[in-house]
Amino acid sequence: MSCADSIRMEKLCYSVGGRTILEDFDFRLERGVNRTILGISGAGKTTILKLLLGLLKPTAGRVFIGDQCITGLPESSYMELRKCIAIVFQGGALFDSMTVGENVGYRLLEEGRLSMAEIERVVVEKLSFVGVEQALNLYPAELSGGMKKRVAIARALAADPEYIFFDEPTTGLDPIGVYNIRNLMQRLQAEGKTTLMVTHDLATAFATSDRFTFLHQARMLFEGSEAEIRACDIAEVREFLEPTEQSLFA
Ligand SMILES: Nc1ncnc2c1ncn2[C@@H]1O[C@H](COP(=O)(O)OP(=O)(O)OP(=O)(O)O)[C@@H](O)[C@H]1O
Repeated sequence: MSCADSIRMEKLCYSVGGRTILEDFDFRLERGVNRTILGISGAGKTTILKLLLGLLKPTAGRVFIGDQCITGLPESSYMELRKCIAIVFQGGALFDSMTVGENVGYRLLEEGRLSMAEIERVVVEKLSFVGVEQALNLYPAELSGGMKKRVAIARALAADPEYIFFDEPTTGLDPIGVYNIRNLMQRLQAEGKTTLMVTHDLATAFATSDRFTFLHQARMLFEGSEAEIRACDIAEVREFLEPTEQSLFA
């Protein structure tokens, strides 16, 4: 599969429940440039991931995967284009009725390209990569939160995507769990994968990202490198990075 050199939004607007979440929003994720989207709770960060994946339809504007505009395409067409992207949802979104192995192999089985033996090989390889191969025959209910997240990453990797979206991957984990996820992201990046993360965990964001986007009131308030965001003097960005008493109950 040829790989898109970028995924982007052009002049995108999105409203839901009478509220404008994004307005004239331009955003670009370039291959090889790992990015984190920051912003207060409810700002619309997860919504951006879902719009880029085509899971939500914009009110106006367009989404591109490479040169191809996916907005308005029939599902069968954009599903093919979207194969270069995988997402790890916040809670893992594993199927409770399937074993870990079945969860990881599910998409490959649906595609029908590989034999059962090949799918089993991929499943074991991906579970080993994330360090939970011992959980192959367990059900999600039998796993800790950290193991669930790692299985969700193994599932995302099964189809060999170029871009991996992470929605708050470290939320709810203990420091060792956070370290594991951070380390996994860095290993994926070393293998050439491009990551796009939404998080409130600044330490993980700074450890795994080249560029930062700060979302505020439906617009991009800041875009830049770690050095630039640390030096940024926009009040909302400063307040987010270093909350003060003034932010109490704001
Ligand atoms: N189906 C819906 N109906 C009404 N409002 C919605 C719907 N889906 C999302 N929203 C609202 O859209 C806004 C953006 O949600 P989103 O999950 O993208 O925010 P977020 O920045 O990722 O937040 P958090 O950091 O808390 O995860 C929120 O205010 C949310 O309440």
